[in-house]
Amino acid sequence: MFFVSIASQGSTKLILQMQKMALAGIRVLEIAGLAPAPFCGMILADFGAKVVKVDRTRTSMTVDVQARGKRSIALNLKTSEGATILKKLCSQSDVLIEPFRKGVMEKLGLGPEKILQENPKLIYARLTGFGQSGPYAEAAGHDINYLAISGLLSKLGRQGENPYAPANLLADFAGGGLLCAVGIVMALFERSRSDKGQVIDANMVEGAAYIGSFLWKSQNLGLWNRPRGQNLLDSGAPFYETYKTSDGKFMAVGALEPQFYEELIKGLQLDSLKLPSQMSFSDWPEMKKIMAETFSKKTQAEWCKIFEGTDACVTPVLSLDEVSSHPHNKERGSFITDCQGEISPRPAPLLLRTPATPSLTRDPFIGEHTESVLREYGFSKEEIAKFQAAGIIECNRAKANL
Ligand SMILES: C[C@H](CCC[C@@H](C)[C@H]1CC[C@H]2[C@@H]3[C@H](O)C[C@@H]4C[C@H](O)CC[C@]4(C)[C@H]3C[C@H](O)[C@]12C)C(=O)SCCNC(=O)CCNC(=O)[C@H](O)C(C)(C)COP(=O)(O)OP(=O)(O)OC[C@H]1O[C@@H](n2cnc3c(N)ncnc32)[C@H](O)[C@@H]1OP(=O)(O)O
Repeated sequence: MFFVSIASQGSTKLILQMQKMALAGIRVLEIAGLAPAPFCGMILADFGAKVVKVDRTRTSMTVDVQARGKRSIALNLKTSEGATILKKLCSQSDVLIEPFRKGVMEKLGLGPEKILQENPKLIYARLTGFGQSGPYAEAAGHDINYLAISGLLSKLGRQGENPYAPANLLADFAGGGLLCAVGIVMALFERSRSDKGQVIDANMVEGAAYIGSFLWKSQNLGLWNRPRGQNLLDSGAPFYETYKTSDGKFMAVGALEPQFYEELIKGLQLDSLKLPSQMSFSDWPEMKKIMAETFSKKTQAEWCKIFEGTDACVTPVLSLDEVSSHPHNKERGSFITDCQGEISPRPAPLLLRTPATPSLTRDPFIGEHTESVLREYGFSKEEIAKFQAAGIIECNRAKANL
């Protein structure tokens, strides 16, 4: 983001000042992976880091939808020259993110011992499912498996139904990509004192479990001691639920505290004297029926009008198409539109003095920046031509010009 400031000291001077984002100047290498590592890299890029994605060669189509603000190089790491190129990139970078299961980087000769020897200041972030040790370390897996081993999955789902994974949000993105980014930022902060890098063993089992700390820590409060789907916050309580409206949409109700619950009952025009007390567990199923019946009688818009300006903790369940035009989100600019008209969430949190300024241009093609990145890291034109001829790298300039 550029600011123009005008200083008058006899004559008017125009000073173009580049605003520094939080991670400006940090150089990140992200080896292309499935979902969590790309998210981690995107967070760093959104907040100003220069992120280079290391893609495979001979891959024309990318399924990476989280390449915002990154550059892409296509490099065959299975050749010794390719591995040497990566080592040289690492020697001039601050962070490496690798998304493979245990042992893959070592097989390529790119394990942390070797890489950190050459650049002891590097933050070497390993983002796996099961971590770098333990019987599952080398096993394949996906979000649902990590969530299962973390213990969280056993708690998720409605009464009488099988455990249910909420898309791949919890392990892949919250426990994986996001916590890996937090680890990287903490390691960078620590490096500013010690002048030393370190290895990060970020993994989705422990990450998801950590995200769920509240579940463990709140067990003594009696919040989770009933079977799945019958507790206060897991769809057991009638006042913490979603309800269908007459137009097939939904309202979300989160009226936990008694004073907010009272407002909910008022808005629903129910007679509190004829209802059981809020915390009568045995009456919850019946209360749910009453509330479901009541919500089904009006449209979502009608309920929004009724609850607007109240503390009943009742909100519409918005679709992805609706969120950016909702008055609250609209006023705050919570969603951004890129140059291709695609809407996505604005990076969070909002750092008020140095906010993230996400790229609004299209994502890179695979290998679009191979040449420019390698030049930037000190490779000569001749070396690049040689690597290209040998199939060690790919420079996809033609596509870049489309
Ligand atoms: C639930 C989510 C996953 C959501 C992702 C989905 C969106 C996509 C998953 C499958 C996709 C579909 C599929 O690909 C088929 C179609 C393809 C088409 O092009 C598009 C449509 C598709 C239908 C496509 C659509 C979608 O994209 C999908 C449905 C998750 O949970 S993600 C989290 C996964 N877990 C982790 O990330 C934890 C750590 N990683 C791992 O455990 C493993 O990486 C993993 C994920 C189990 C994959 O195992 P895999 O054996 O494939 O890989 P690795 O063991 O890690 O080894 C990688 C090998 O590749 C070599 N290599 C890597 N880079 C290079 C390079 N630049 N040059 C040369 N070689 C390279 C590396 O050396 C390894 O080689 P070896 O095997 O010989 O050691």
